[in-house]
Amino acid sequence: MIKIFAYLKNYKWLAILTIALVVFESFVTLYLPDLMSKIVDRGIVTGNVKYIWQVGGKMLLFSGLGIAAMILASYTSATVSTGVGKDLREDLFRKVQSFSLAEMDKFSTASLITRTTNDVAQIQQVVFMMLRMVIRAPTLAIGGVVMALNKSPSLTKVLLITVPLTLGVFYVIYKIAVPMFQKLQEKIDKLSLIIRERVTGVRVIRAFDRDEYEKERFEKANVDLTNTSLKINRLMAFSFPLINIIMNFTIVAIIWFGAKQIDLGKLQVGSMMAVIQYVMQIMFALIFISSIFIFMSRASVSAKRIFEVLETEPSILDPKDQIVPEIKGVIEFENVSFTYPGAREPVLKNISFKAEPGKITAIIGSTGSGKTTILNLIMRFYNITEGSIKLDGVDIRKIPLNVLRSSIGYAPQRPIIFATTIAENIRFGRNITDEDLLEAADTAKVLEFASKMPEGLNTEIAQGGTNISGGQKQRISIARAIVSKPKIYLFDDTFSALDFKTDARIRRKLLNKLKDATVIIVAQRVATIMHADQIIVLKDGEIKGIGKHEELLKHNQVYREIVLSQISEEEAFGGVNNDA
Ligand SMILES: Nc1ncnc2c1ncn2[C@@H]1O[C@H](COP(=O)(O)OP(=O)(O)OP(=O)(O)O)[C@@H](O)[C@H]1O
Repeated sequence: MIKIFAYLKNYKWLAILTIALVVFESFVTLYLPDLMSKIVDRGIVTGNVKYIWQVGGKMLLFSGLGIAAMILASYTSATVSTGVGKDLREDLFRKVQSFSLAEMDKFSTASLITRTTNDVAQIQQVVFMMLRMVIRAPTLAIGGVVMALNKSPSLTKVLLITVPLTLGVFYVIYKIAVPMFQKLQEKIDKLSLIIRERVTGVRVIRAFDRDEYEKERFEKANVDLTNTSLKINRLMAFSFPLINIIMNFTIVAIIWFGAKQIDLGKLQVGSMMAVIQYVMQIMFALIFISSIFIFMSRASVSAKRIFEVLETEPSILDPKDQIVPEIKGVIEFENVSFTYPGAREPVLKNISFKAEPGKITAIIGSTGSGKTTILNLIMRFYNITEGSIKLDGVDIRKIPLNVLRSSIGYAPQRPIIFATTIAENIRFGRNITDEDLLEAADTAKVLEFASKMPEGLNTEIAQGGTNISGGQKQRISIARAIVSKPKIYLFDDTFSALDFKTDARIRRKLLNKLKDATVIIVAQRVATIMHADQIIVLKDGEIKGIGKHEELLKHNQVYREIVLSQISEEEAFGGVNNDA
C-alpha cells in the first residue's frame, strides 16, 4: 500500500491543498461546539440577545467556511484520486504489453483485466477517502479530547470506557474482514473469466446447446461472489448499530453525570452540551479511523495484486549487447530443447534443422507434437531451455526484438481479427502504401470477397470477425503477414480453414510471390506440404525425419503413417496434383 504513495507525487500540490483544507475544516468543526456552549451559558442563560446574535453570526460564518473548504477538498481529492487511477492503469497496460507469453500465461487474461479495472478502482476509492480522512479523523479525535477536557475533565473520563470498547469492536471486524476481501477479489476474477468465456465462446455454447450449463456455471460463480459480499456487508451491518449503541450509552452517561454536576453548580448546561458534541465527534473520528483501516486492508489486497503485475519483470527482454545482422532469412535450430514455464516435461527435445531463403520448410506432426511451439520460439515468444536458434548466424537472443519480429510475417493458427476495416486489419498500424495493400489483398485473395462487400476493403469488421467466415479471416491474416514484405514467413496451419481448391489457389500465388523468402509452413494436411523443399516430421517433440516427400514416404515410418491416413498409396506415390 505504501508503494501507492509514489503515485501521489505527480499530484503533490493538489494533495497538500486537500490536506490544508481538511485541517482548516477540522478546526472549524472543533470550534463550533465551543461557540455553541458560549451562546447557551452567556447568551441564553443570561438573556443577552445581542451576544446570541454576535456569536450566532460567527457560528454561521465559520460553518459556511467549513462547508466551502470541505466541498473544495472533495473536488481536489477527486482530482488526485482519479489521476492516480489513470496513472496506475497506464502503467499496468504498458507492463502487460511488455509481457512475454510466459507472464500472460501466469496471470491469465481475466485476472489482468480485473487488476487493471476493479483493483485500480479500489485504490482510487481509498485515495479519495484517505486524503480527506487521514488527517481529519485524528485531528478531530485528539482535538476533541483536548476541547472536552477543557470544558469538563470529569465528564471526559467517560471516554476511558467507550474508546477501548469501540476500538475493540473494530479490531474484531478488521480481523474477520481482511481475509474476506482477498477472497472477494479472487471471486471477481473467476466471474470475469466465466463472462469472458461465455461471450467469446457463444457459438460453441449454442451449437452444443450448453446455454443451461453455462448459465449454471455463471450462477454458481455469481452466487459465490454475492455470498462473500453479503458476509462482508452483514459484518458491517452488525457493527454499525453496535457502535451506535455504545455512542448512545456514552451520551446518556454524560447527561447523567453532567446533570448531577449542574445540580451541584459545578458545571454549566452549555459546557455539558459541548462535551456531548465533542464526544460524538471523537466517536465519529474513531469510526472513520477504523473504516480507513478496513478500507485500507481491502485496498492493500488490490495494491498487492496490482504491484504483483507491475513488479513482474518480463522474461523476454531486449538484449544488452545487441547485434543487428543484415537479415537474409537463414534460420538455424541447434539442439534446441524447450520446456514451457511451470511444465515438468520438455515439449521439444534436441531439435536441429535449417530453413533457408528461397526454400519452403514444412513441419508436419500429430496434434500436440510441438509444431506451433517451434514457431513461437522463432519469434522468441519464449526463451529456449537449451541449444540455440540463430538468424543469419546470430543467436536470436542477441537480436533486438523489434528487428527480429519485424523481419517475420506470421499468420497464426487462429486468426485474430480486430474491430476495424479490412484494410486496417491488414495494415495493422504500419506504414503501408495503398499499392502494397492492394497487392497483398490480391495475393491472399482478400479482394475476391471484399470486392463483393458494400465498401470493399473499407468494410468494417465486427468485433472478433463475426461477420466474415473462418476462411475469410484466414485470408486477411495471410495478407497481414505478407503486406510488409519481410524476409521470413511463418504460416501456422494457416491453410486448414480454406477448402482444398482455395488452399491450392492461394498457396500457388502466394508461394510464387515469396519464392525468394524463407517460408515455414506448419500443416496437418499432407496435400498442403508435399511439394515443400524439406519436410520436418515431428512426433512427441522430437524430429523423426527431415527430407522431401518421396524419400520420407519411402524411408520414414511416421511420415508414411500420416500420409496414408489422409490419402491413398497411389496418390501419395503418384504425387497428388494439389494445384488442381
Ligand atoms: N502455453 C503453454 N503452456 C504449457 N504447455 C503448453 C503451452 N502451449 C502448448 N503447450 C503444450 O505443448 C505441447 C505442444 O503444443 P503445440 O501447440 O506446439 O502443438 P502442435 O503440434 O502445434 O499442436 P496442434 O497441431 O494441435 O496445433 C502440447 O502438449 C501442449 O499441451
